[in-house]
Amino acid sequence: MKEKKETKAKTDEKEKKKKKEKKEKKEMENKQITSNGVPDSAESTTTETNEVSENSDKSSKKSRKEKESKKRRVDDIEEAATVESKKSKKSIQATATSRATDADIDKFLKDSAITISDSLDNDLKPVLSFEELSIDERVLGFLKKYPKPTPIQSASWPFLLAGRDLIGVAETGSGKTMAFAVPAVAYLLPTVDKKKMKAKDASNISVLIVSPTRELALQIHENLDALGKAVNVKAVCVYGGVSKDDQKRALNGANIVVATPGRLIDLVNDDAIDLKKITYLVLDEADRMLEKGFEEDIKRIMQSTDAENRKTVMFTATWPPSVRDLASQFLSNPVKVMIGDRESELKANARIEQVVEVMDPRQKEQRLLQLLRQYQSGANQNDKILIFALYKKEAARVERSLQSKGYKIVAIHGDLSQAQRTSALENFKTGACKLLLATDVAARGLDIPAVTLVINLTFPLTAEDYVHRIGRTGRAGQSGKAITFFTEHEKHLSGALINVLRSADQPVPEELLKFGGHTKKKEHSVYGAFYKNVDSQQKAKKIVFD
Ligand SMILES: Nc1ncnc2c1ncn2[C@@H]1O[C@H](COP(=O)(O)OP(=O)(O)OP(=O)(O)O)[C@@H](O)[C@H]1O
Repeated sequence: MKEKKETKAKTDEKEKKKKKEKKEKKEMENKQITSNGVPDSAESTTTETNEVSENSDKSSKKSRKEKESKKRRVDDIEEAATVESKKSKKSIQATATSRATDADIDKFLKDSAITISDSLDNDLKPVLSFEELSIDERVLGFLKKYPKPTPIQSASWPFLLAGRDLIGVAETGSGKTMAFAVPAVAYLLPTVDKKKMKAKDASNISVLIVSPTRELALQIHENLDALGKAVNVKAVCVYGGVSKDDQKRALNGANIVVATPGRLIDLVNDDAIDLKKITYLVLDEADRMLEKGFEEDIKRIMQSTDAENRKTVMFTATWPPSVRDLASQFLSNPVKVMIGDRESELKANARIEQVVEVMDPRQKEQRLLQLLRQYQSGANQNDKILIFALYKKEAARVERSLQSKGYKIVAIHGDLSQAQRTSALENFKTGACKLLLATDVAARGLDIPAVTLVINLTFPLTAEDYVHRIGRTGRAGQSGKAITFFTEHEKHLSGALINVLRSADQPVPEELLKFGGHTKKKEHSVYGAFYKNVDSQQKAKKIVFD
């Protein structure tokens, strides 16, 4: 009993600390945004602090009095923060409580290579089965199609359902969408159950999921729509390239918005959507969202929400150091759940066989034709193959060239209309067309059933993009294969590629080693930078997936 009280006091203390830090972070976030030209809503707090410090120069008596009064004020704020934090947990109508023994948990953490880092030391254990979730029966019914939670779901649900901010890093195809979708619905259930919603406006939106591409936004929406329908929650997708009016109408009565950043900001500017009530915000493909091309948009979006009431969650398969500082500005005491062995290392899904062919750039198209003949014949003739090009012009040219040789192929790249992109993806997903040619717009997140082979015709700009591209195969416990053409034009990335291959126990071709083991810094105005030294002594280590 005494022990319980102490734990409770410790938890209250941590909650106070957490709230205080969140307040400071919000001030920082607002300051940061102000310096970028967006209005500052934290001005009054800053002025107040300045006044206190000026007054401290006056007589010691007065100073003591003020210190006491300030302390009282801080205590009051902390007291309120604790109550508020409890309120916020109360509004999540679900918990995830592990029932496994300590020994089983330890084994699970070790076997699945899970690392949980939590500055608040909450020590919430992973749930090993769906039965350990105390959540609406309809959600459990929805999850029945899966045998058990994947490691990222097991480890992150207890924290997310306890109302914590979280960074989740797990390999491609490991079920991260459901890892954030189930808690999203749990955040909404109390509102929906009380039937307090007004049907005719967009004031119910309290969950926001931001994705870097239209196709991925649509896919996340599809998942949330299916789950949401089971519990009477409405999810809407807003993205560029299609009519704004239809989307504005769809926002009426919505609870969840899945969005690409540009269109979301557009709708906020049009007053079609108010983000102040967002309580649960997810950045999917978080490292991409925090890179240069999206950084300003994300700051704008964060600033449109109420940071005090916002739980912020980030998921990704790659977490380069270059985005971590920016991420920390939006998160409050986040728990970090990492699946895989080493924090610093870029990891590919270990069930993907990776083949790298070093060649002269002029050999690429000939070799592609050979591979297509090989992989689309006999037993393999129904294989779905995804080919990645780097630039849209290259994609268009290769698409035309393959069509002229009689191949049935569809494409996704930035020069195509949204309707063409959507129809191409649909044809590839259903298997109506077995070849898809894409730029990196399709590299992240897309969950296309039964892609057996990924061919990298031209290596991407970063090793992270390579990991995401090949991750379109070998999903949800399946195996897959990736064949990558590597030429001297990409030699500055050889070191990073060698590390990825080694860390997944894959062979490193001699010709690749000849490019040397050092990765030079490569900057790109949109894609950001990647920098890594290769340790040639580094031993390959297998990634264990449940
Ligand atoms: N518990 C589970 N058991 C088995 N399969 C699952 C489970 N949860 C999700 N899946 C399936 O796993 C596949 C991959 O999931 P998802 O698309 O969420 O991966 P991801 O980790 O987000 O990948 P990426 O990093 O490429 O975005 C999906 O088809 C999904 O339906």
